[in-house]
Formats: sequence, structure tokens, C-alpha cells
Amino acid sequence: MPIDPSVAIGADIGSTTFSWTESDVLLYHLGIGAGSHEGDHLAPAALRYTLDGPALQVLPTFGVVVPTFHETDPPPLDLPGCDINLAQVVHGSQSIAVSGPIPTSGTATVSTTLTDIWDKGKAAVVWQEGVATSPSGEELWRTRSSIFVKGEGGWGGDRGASDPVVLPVRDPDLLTSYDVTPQQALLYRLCGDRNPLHADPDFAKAAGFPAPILHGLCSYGIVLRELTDGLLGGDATLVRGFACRFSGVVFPGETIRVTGWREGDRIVAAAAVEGGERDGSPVLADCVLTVA
Ligand SMILES: CCCCCCC[C@@H](O)CC(=O)SCCNC(=O)CCNC(=O)[C@H](O)C(C)(C)COP(=O)(O)OP(=O)(O)OC[C@H]1O[C@@H](n2cnc3c(N)ncnc32)[C@H](O)[C@@H]1OP(=O)(O)O
Repeated sequence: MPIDPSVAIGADIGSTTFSWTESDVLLYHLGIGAGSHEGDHLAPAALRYTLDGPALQVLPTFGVVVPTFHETDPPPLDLPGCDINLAQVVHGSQSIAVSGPIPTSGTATVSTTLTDIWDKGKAAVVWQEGVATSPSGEELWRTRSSIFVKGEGGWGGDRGASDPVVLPVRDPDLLTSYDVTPQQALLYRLCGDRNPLHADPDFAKAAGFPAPILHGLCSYGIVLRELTDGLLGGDATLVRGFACRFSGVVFPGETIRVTGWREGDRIVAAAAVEGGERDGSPVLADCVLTVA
């Protein structure tokens, strides 16, 4: 069986220790479009993401990517009990909760567990959770993510329960957009995800797409940055968590429209493609930004 839930569920994927520098933080922020709005490269809020020094802040979505930031090979997908390949896989959902602002440089260890597998009949959803700790053992952040594995499932397992975020009916507090550059995925892949799905047209076609698609985690970072800039004055230290489901693909060169509502100590949001033939196609759903 390509996926054996009896082996996979609860499996300890292991621990990795990694380090990062201010340069990694700067590259990450550039990869998710920091400084690209007109005048942004000189604005104090954007400089918090793009200029090294005492004012530099870290958008918490960095915590998701930093354990593999220096990887130069495609994601290995060597998950216990899962005989699957990259062409079957898209990122399904992602969340991170931080204990406090992520340092601009440091060392940490992440321990990851494969927590659950849902059987969608025509696909399987594989869930992982990670806990990152400092060298002194202090918890820094927690992540939860899923991959959607096409062509798996059908063993009569649990379908899982979704918990959709209901968006307010009132006018949004933020309506903004970001123009994904044609080379966005080629830049973002330098942040540790060399999956050929985002760069190689032949691989993308074999995986069922007309062209390479943008990394889900790039859209995830773009949307958090837009919400932080638009509703939190560009202060990344106010973000305690960010969760989303990847509800549709983005092609480099498209525009992502971000709509957000402030609701007490959280912001709920959605993202969709703006303009062109795919206007309104979903990108991110069930977005929740938790505010300190
Ligand atoms: C080990 C580390 C490995 C790292 C791997 C990641 C590496 C990265 O480089 C990969 C990427 O970044 S890929 C890019 C980012 N992801 C995407 O673009 C996916 C966008 N979403 C889609 O295409 C579809 O929603 C799609 C395809 C997800 C679902 O669409 P459909 O097939 O049409 O399914 P649908 O009919 O809508 O729903 C069927 C059931 O599945 C549930 N579901 C839907 N979307 C889900 C999602 N995103 N996550 C989890 N579950 C999801 C539905 O709820 C439904 O279930 P049920 O019938 O029980 O209600």
C-alpha cells in the first residue's frame, strides 16, 4: 500500500537543528515581496523587513521555512509509511504559532511528528506537527501543516473534519493586492524549497499543471505581510500566529487580492486571484492571523 496509516500515524519524523542569520531573514522577506509596493523600499515599515540592523523584524511565517532554509535538493518526502512522490503533492494547509517575536538570527531544533492521515477517497491529506525550541530548551514556535496527495486514499479511513472560517458580511477593513512577479517562484525557491513544480515546465505538466505554480508558502508569506502592513502598521512583532488552507493555485505573474477583517485579537482574511481569466479564483481560505 503506498500509504500505510498504521505505520504513518503518530510516527516520529525526527529532530533537526538549524541556524539562521539576518541575511536569511532579508532574503525570505524579499522572496515574499517585501519592499515592492511603490515607495516601499524607503518606507519605515518595509525597511523593518529589508534592512539589517537593530530595527529588523521577522515575519513569523519565517519559522515555517527556516528549518530547511539552506536546502538545495527538492523536498525528499521520505515520510514513514508514505510511498508517494512530489508530482502527486500540493501543500494543503499551514499554520504557525509563535511564543514571541522570532530572533533575527539564531539556532533552534525542530521535532516533527506525523500526526494524522485523512482519506478523501481520491486523495490523502497527511498532517505533520513541529515544535521548535531554543538551545536552552525554551519553546519558540509550533507548526501544523498538511499535504494533499492526489491519487491516494480509498482505504476507508477517516475523512477528517474541516473547520471553515466564516468571513464577516460587513465591508472589509483591508482590501489590497500584490503583483506576483514573473520570477517570484525562482527567487522564492532560494528560501529552501527547490521543488521542480515551481520552476520546471515539464515537471509541472507531468504533475497536471499548464505551467509552474507558485510555492504555497510564498503566497502564505505574501498574505501575512500584506495583512501586517495593512492592519498592524507593519509591526511583525504583533503577530502571534497565522493559519490558512491553500484553496487554489497561483501562477507567477498573477495578482493576489487580499481581503481582511479585524475581529478583536484576530484578523480573518481570504486571498484570490485578481484580474485576467482566473479573476476571483481562490488562493488562500480559512486565514486567521492571531494578534498579540
Ligand atoms: C514533507 C514536506 C513536503 C513538502 C511538500 C510541499 C512542497 C511545496 O513545494 C508544494 C507546494 O507549494 S504546492 C502549491 C501550494 N498549494 C496549492 O497550490 C494547492 C491549492 N489547492 C488546490 O489546488 C485544491 O484546493 C486541492 C487540489 C488541494 C483540492 O482540490 P480538489 O481536488 O478539487 O478537492 P475538493 O473537491 O475541493 O475537496 C475534496 C476533499 O478534500 C478537502 N480539501 C480540499 N482542499 C484541501 C486542502 N487544501 N487541504 C486539506 N483538505 C482539502 C475537501 O474539504 C474535501 O473533503 P470532504 O469531501 O471530506 O469535505
